[in-house]
Amino acid sequence: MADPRTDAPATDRPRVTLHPDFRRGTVDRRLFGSFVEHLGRAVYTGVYEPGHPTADQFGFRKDVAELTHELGVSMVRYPGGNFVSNYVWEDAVGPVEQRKPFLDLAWRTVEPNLVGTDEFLQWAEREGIEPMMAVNLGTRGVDAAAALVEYCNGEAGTRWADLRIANGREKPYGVKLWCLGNEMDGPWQIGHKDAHEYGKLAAEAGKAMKLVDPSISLVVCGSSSMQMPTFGEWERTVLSYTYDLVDHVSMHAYYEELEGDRASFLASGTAMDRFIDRVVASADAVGAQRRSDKKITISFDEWNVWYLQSRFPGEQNLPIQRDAPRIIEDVYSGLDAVVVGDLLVTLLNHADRVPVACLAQLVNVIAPIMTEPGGEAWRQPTFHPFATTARLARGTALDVRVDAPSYTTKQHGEAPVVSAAATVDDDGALALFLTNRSAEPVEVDLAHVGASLSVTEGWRMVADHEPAVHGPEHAAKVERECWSQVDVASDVAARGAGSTTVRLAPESWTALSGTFARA
Ligand SMILES: O=[N+]([O-])c1ccc(O[C@@H]2O[C@@H](CO)[C@H](O)[C@H]2O)cc1
Repeated sequence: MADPRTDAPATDRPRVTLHPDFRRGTVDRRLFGSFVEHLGRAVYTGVYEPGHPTADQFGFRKDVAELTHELGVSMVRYPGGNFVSNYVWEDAVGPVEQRKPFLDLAWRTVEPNLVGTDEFLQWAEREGIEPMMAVNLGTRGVDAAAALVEYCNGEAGTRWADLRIANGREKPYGVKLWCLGNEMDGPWQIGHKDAHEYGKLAAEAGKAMKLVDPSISLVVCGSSSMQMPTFGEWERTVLSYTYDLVDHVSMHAYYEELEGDRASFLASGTAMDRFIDRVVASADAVGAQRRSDKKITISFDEWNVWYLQSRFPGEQNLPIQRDAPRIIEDVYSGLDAVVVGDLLVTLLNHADRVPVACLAQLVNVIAPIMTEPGGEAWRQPTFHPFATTARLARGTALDVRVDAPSYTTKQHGEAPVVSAAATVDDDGALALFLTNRSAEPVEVDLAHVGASLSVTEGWRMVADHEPAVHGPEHAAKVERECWSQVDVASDVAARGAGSTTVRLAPESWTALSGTFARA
């Protein structure tokens, strides 16, 4: 392999060391969450489309539900996103014919309120997906948040629980995970607040919500991105108000290729890694000052590739629209899919502090699943690394050591050429995920002293150089050209006890499965 910095042949190959006793933490299934927001066509003509040939009796598309299962999604966050910060949930429960449309200011779209809390929670329940709900702390506050928890989780005999029962749902939904608003640090957010205003409100709303149902877990808003001017200080201040109350602090991050800078884009996983380390440090600093033994963990409840800076005009420039407009329907390439795979590598490597994550979003809006109204549903290239990681990553994430040359990127500083994550379950089933960020093929030495390793199956995504084009035909073409099964016999070779080599294609993401056991 050539050294990407000097073009000189490298003397040392990247080495990935695995040991069955070096463990990071349990892989929480909620790491494979996603997100459905009332935005564009995520709900209407996305998950929900009465009259569609595959619609169930409730109007939800079965083709989308089936792809959601194939994707391996464990949990779905709802109803926003920016949308939640001006949402009046009470307007979207009860008889549908009595519900009034409202003008959602977040996306400047007329929301028909045909799908609301009950429709979403019952869809999630039918599909066996855990719901994650967000409350509006933008235009509303303690009262509406506590009422919504009571509506969802309360037993018969009080106002809001009885309203749910009157609306046809006897049994409480038992929603366990709740977001205290969304991106409240962002000036674009309806009802945006400074860290003190938000911290106090989140603490009071969270307190009331837990008084309604002490069994719930709470997510307090962290920064909308690491680039926010208030990053760090926001986390410190907000957690100083909420440390003892909340379980998780949220993180959001979107990555994109800017000005053809592939090298930086391919290093997005490194940027995510540093972002997580910094939020963990910020949270632990608050805990240390309080002499607290409690550890706040992270809900990475929005992450993906999103061409936010280069393709999104900004919500303020959107015209007011109705009837599920096409907003932020990013089309993805093989390159984008490699980056999504690599972001999952980063998440797995933080399994000890990141139990919850949501790929933003699920359908049509920056999504792995696309649909046509009345037509088909298909997989974007980013579908494959997510589905494969959700399927193979089981049990415990190992503390994988990567020794690899690094390269310098314009956006993210130094990044190792290779990234790796591994999981092993109680039966010794191994999953290994490797990204080659360089434009050259790379041979990786897998060192597994004291343990035997065998690889039985593998999948690979390679980056392409073509612009992505909307539609199922192009997605199928990318799938044919970029996504393939690894030829294990030729690309993986045992080199005696404790050593195996794996050949990685240029700019690629690879998932291998097999077994790993003490020798
Ligand atoms: O960095 N920004 O400029 C920026 C702007 C909007 C933004 O919105 C987030 O992403 C939207 C789409 O998932 C969600 O509704 C919201 O929570 C997230 C980041």
